[in-house]
Formats: sequence, structure tokens, C-alpha cells
Amino acid sequence: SRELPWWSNAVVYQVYPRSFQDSDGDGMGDVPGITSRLPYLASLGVDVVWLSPVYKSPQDDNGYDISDYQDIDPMFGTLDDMDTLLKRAHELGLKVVMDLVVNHTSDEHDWFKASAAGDSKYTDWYIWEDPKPGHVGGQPGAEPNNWGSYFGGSAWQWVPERGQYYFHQFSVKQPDLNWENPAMRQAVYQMMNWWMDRGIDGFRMDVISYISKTYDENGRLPGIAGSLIPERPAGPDGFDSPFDYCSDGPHLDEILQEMHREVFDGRDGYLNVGEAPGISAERATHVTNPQNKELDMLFLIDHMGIDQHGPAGKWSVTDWKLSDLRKIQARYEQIIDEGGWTSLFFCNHDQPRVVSRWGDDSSEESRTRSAKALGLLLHMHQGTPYIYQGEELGMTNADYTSLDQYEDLESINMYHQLVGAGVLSSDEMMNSIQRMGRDNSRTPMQWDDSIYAGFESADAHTQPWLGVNANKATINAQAEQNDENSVFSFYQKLIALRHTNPIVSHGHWNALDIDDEQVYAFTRTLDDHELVVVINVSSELAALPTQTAAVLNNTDHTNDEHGDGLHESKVILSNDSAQGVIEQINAKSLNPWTAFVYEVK
Ligand SMILES: O=C(CO[C@H]1O[C@H](CO)[C@@H](O)[C@H](O)[C@H]1O)[C@@H](O)[C@H](O)[C@H](O)CO
Repeated sequence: SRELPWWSNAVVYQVYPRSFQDSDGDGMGDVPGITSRLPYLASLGVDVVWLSPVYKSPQDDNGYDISDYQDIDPMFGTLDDMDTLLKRAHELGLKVVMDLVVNHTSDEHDWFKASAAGDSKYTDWYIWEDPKPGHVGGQPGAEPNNWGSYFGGSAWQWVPERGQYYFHQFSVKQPDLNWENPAMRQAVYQMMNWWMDRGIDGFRMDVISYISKTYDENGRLPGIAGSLIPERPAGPDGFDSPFDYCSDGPHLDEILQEMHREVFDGRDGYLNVGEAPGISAERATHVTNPQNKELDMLFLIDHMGIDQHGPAGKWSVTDWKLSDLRKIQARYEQIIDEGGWTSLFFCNHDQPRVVSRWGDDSSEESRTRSAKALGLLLHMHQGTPYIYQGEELGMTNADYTSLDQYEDLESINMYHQLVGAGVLSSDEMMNSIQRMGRDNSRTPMQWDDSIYAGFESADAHTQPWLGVNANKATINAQAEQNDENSVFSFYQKLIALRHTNPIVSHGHWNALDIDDEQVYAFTRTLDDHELVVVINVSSELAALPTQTAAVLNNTDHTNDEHGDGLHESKVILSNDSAQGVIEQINAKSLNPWTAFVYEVK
């Protein structure tokens, strides 16, 4: 089988610095706080730590709006603190990946200030357009086209001193950089080399699929006056989406290859992952094929939409089908067969907690069983798994009831836009925010059952920036580290299995019973060894599906002491006792959330 790089059996842990560990009592997590918890991450067994942004930032979008790429925001610490974190992490055998946010900067970045002031060197580093002909700049209707921002409102902002509008796909304080400009690109590569030379181990690249925009043959964006690509009608919220024209654009491959040449050629031991909305699985195979020297892997987000269908996009929350999730994961696995690679994730700082979303957090028992089941389902696929802070504890969605408890500009802006436009009622939107809002995964990390869950000391002089979930009383690292039946202990075993059994990283993935809407089952095969992975992804009893039963009943252990037939010793990992698993297989009935890995041969 093909030679696979180091990260093929690595596990990555995402830290959201604002909510991980506060070390100075200001209610905000910080870099020294993360450093103090590195031994915890080492004990979990992960290999890489990805830090969401800690750079200088006015924090309009919690750091994804950077005003200085080569400095740490004072609320998070200093560059010295960052060096200490890197040194300590490497001592513990942990690699550190930083977040690279270069589709846009903050509007407080020196580059943007210079560009807005018309400084000739920077004048073309962002995307500027004149007002719509016949309109007065700054007046409603004068925007260059009808594109809306993903965080609400128009995607265009008027700057009187420049007499033009700038384009921002995200908040008004996140102007898009112009990646058509070679000098701008070189400045970004220089910054990336500066961090690589400082000892980091790679980048998670924010919406990297958005950096190349589609222009008509005269270099004009769609819908702009004189553009050969006409404006499309606005949607129910009064705007058209820039998505089709601003994702996976025509120059993306050559830019990623240039970036690879300028920053990563001659380096090794690093990992690059690109967040890539709008990139298809076919394209992902090309971008992640090592021969093309672009990126190691991508975050494709198709599976994040299986329960979001309707006029309000992600806020139109619907039921979901297991067959949809299986189909999408199967397509991701195919990318590997085709020579590329894939990441594996259910959670991050933009998505709700998976145990509340696709699991069952209605009781302590169903929460732990479903958290383990979903962890096993994801981690037993081929690819590089990502754990989002707290997922290893089975942390749940926030327990907030009113809009003023939320901080995220996406939820708050979209509440006003969608309710204002009558797309959703206030109750419907509040329900959607409680289920899909990004703050669900940003509540402070639950380290223990003290007043602020150990996120900060009880005598801290400030409340945490976001409310602690009251269920910290039972769901916390301290309790789970001392409980071998906890979700935490289960994740330790899951990660250890990936590190010790080559089938997990190298074995071919093959789905079983693809129409089953309750049981998700697949085999992993390497040479003449095979594992079968079976998960009842429901809160009800489930029949053991036919193909899965056949695989389990044709176990071939002719040459070992147990002989053929099922045996407890072959239950490699499960959220039930091995004996319980064998009983359920024999009964051809799986209990709610039963999940196991069985060594077939
Ligand atoms: O697509 C992105 C990109 O997110 C990246 O880019 C965004 C802008 O930098 C930033 O807000 C996100 O935190 C970062 O992960 C998000 O808009 C995401 O889909 C959405 O929030 C889901 O609700």
C-alpha cells in the first residue's frame, strides 16, 4: 500500500483560546493558560494542537479579524508566552499548528489603513469598487452589487476618504485581501515563513478556498457595472450570496502551489489543513494529492449541512438522515483511494456540540454512550481526526435561553436580519441559535466542578467572557480523568488504537448496509487483516443489519486458539462490555448507541 505521511495516524486537538484556560483572572482564556494544560493534552494522547487565532485583533470576530499577524493580542499574552508554549509542547512531543487567516484582515490592520488612505503601495491590496453608476456613494442602493455578507448586511462598505467601497465576505471589520496582487501574496508568505522559522509545525488555513475570486474577462466581479457576468436576483433576506463566485476560484491551485514553493518546500514534519467550503470532493482529491504540492488535507463541510435545509440556510434546522452522513463520509474516504487525503471532524468553534446535535444528551447515560459512539464512528474512518476542545469529555451545547447570553456576531446579526426580514419568527430563530449557534461550542472548558469550572480560579476578579454551562457539575475533566468508564478514558483508548493498530491509519474503508438509517457499519481491511466497526446511531434498539451480521459470522480465526465463531477477545474497543457486545450480536439486536470494533481476521 502507498507510503503515508506522519499525519496519517496523527490526532489533532483544536484549542479555542478564549475558552480554554484563563491564567490571569480577566475572564478570558490565554496562552499561558494553554501552556499550563499541555500535560492534559499529552495524557489524552493527541499529537498536534491547533490554536485558533491568538494574534493582535480588535476581536470583532473573536480573533478571525487580525490587525497584526506577527504579534500576540495582549489579552492572550506575548510572543515570549508563545515561545514558551512552543518549547513546552515540543518537550511533550506535541506539534503546534497556528490558524492562518488571510482571506481577509482586520480593518485596523496597517495594510488596510494604508489602502483606504490611497497609499500607492497598498492601494490594490484589497478589493475596491466604485459606487453603482448614477448613485451617490454611501447611499442605499449605491453598493457595487447585491452581494450580502455571511454575517449580515451588504458585503460592501463605503469609505468616503477613498470614494470607493471595499468588499468583505464576513464582518465589515474583515475586508477581503486581493490575492490577484503578487506583492500582497509575497507579504503573506514572508509572514508565514516568519512563524515557521519560529518553530510552529504548520497552519490551519481559514476559508482558504475563498481567496481566489471569479472575474469576467475584463477583470470585473459579477454584477458590477459593465461586468459581463450579470447580477442575480436577491434572496429572501434582500441579498445574493457571493459563494458561487468567491469559492474555489480560477487561480486557487496556482496560488496554493506558489505558497507551497515559497513557504514549505525544503521543510518537513509540518501539517497544513485548509478550511474549504465550496470545494467539491473531486477538487479535494486534486488539492490534497501530494504530487500537486498544494495542501495536505482539507476541511470539507458538506456533512455539516445534513440537518440544515430551508430558506434560512444553517438557521433552517431540520432532522437528518444517517444515510446522508454515510454517503458524504464515503465520498471523503474515496478521496484517499484517489491519491488525496481527508480530515475527519464533527466539531469545531463554528459548529454546535455533536453529542447534542446528532447524539442524545437527555440523560447522563445516553450522553456518555452517544458521545463515545460518535467518537468511535468518526475516529475509525481513514483520515486525520480532529478533536475540538471538550468533545473528549462529551461536553454539550450551551444552556442559554435568551439572546443577550450569546456573544457571537454571526448569531446576533443573523437574528436581526432574518427576523427583521420575516424569514423566521423570533422564537424560531432563538430555537435555531440554541441548536446551531457557534457559542454552543465556545462555552468555557469544563475542567472541574468549581464555580467557573476551573476555567478560571474561583477568586477571579471577572466573570468568564461567556457563561459556564451548569452541567459542569457532572461533565468535567477532573471527574472523567479518574473514571475509566468516562468519555475521556474512551477517547484515550480510541487514540491509542490509532497509534498502535496500522489498520486504523492504513486499512481500506468499505461501507456495509448503506441504506440502514440506524446502524452505521463498515470494514477496515489491510492485507489479510480486517476489522468491522458497528454503531447504533440512535436512541432505539436496532436490528443487526444483514451484511454486518454476515461479516461477523464469517470470522476467520482458524489459526488462533479461539477458533472460529465470535469471541470476547476479538472485541477490540466498545462502549459496552465485550460480553454485552457478543450477546447483542447473537441476539441480532443492538442497544441504543452500542458501538464496537471487532477483529474479524
Ligand atoms: O464558513 C465559515 C468560515 O469560518 C471561518 O472563517 C470565519 C471568518 O474568518 C470565522 O468566523 C470562522 O470562525 C472561521 O472558522 C463560517 O462562516 C462557518 O461556516 C459558519 O460560521 C458556520 O456557521
